[in-house]
Amino acid sequence: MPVEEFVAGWISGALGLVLGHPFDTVKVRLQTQTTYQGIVDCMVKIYRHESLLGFFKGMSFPIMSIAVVSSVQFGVYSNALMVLTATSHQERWAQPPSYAHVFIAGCAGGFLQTYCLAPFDLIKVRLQNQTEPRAQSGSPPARYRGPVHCAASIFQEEGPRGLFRGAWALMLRDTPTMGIYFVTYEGLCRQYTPDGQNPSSATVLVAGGVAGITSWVAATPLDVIKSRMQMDGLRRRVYQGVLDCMASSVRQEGLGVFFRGVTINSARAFPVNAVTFLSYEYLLRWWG
Ligand SMILES: C[N+](C)(C)CCCC[C@H](N)C(=O)O
Repeated sequence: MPVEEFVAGWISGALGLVLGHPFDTVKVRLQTQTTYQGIVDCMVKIYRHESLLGFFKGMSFPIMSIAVVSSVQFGVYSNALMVLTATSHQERWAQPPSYAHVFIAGCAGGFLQTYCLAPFDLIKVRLQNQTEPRAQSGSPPARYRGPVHCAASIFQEEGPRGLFRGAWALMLRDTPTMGIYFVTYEGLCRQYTPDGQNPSSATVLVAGGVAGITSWVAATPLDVIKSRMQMDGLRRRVYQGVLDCMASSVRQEGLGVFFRGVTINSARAFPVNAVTFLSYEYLLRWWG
């Protein structure tokens, strides 16, 4: 099994993650809290109350877990394609796989990635939603002191299954949209690359960026539900399950609720996924 695919996925995912985290914090807050008027209001408030550090809350765990999450995403995708089409990554531009195979391999990557991602994503969302400024004398302390304390508290207060809160919504979000992600990327690369050649850097950047936006727009409705389920259980349980969370969110806020955070998420998705794919392609070419 080609290990390079996993390592390239890890490095590329980490680069994208750091670049996109400040946008991600704004997105999560807009999806789960009602105190902000919009993107600019949310950014200004975070900066005023929590300084620049506020934007980087909840980043340390994702940085550690990205090794597993991103390498599973790309590694499973690429190895699934190899099984389906009997071509390695290097041969793939010369003998392009069918879009059905790309989609299935993408879904497989998305599905398996969910299991690694769920607990880390939960902790990220809980920490991103803490609005207290960093420990200052006098101000009330935040509920969670950091990622390890957060994980331990969830385990104690909500049980081991509590660590997988929102995992079902996450799986429903990522399985099909990871298929969309890779199909968009492949489709755009082929469109702008002469047959049999490697795509240029500009093509990879644009195709990666657009794949990020397209898949995230499709993923946003379930992303909102996922974030809400993850915050549920912190105080009083409000939602019975995914469907109940959807129904009660729509009842209270209208259909627009499914697109909360979509603008900031798209602004984040372009650079994050452009850089991720560029780094992924270059690392594999370099090692190949
Ligand atoms: C989840 N969904 C399949 C829509 C997009 C996947 C893109 C993954 C990338 N690391 C990012 O954070 O943007």
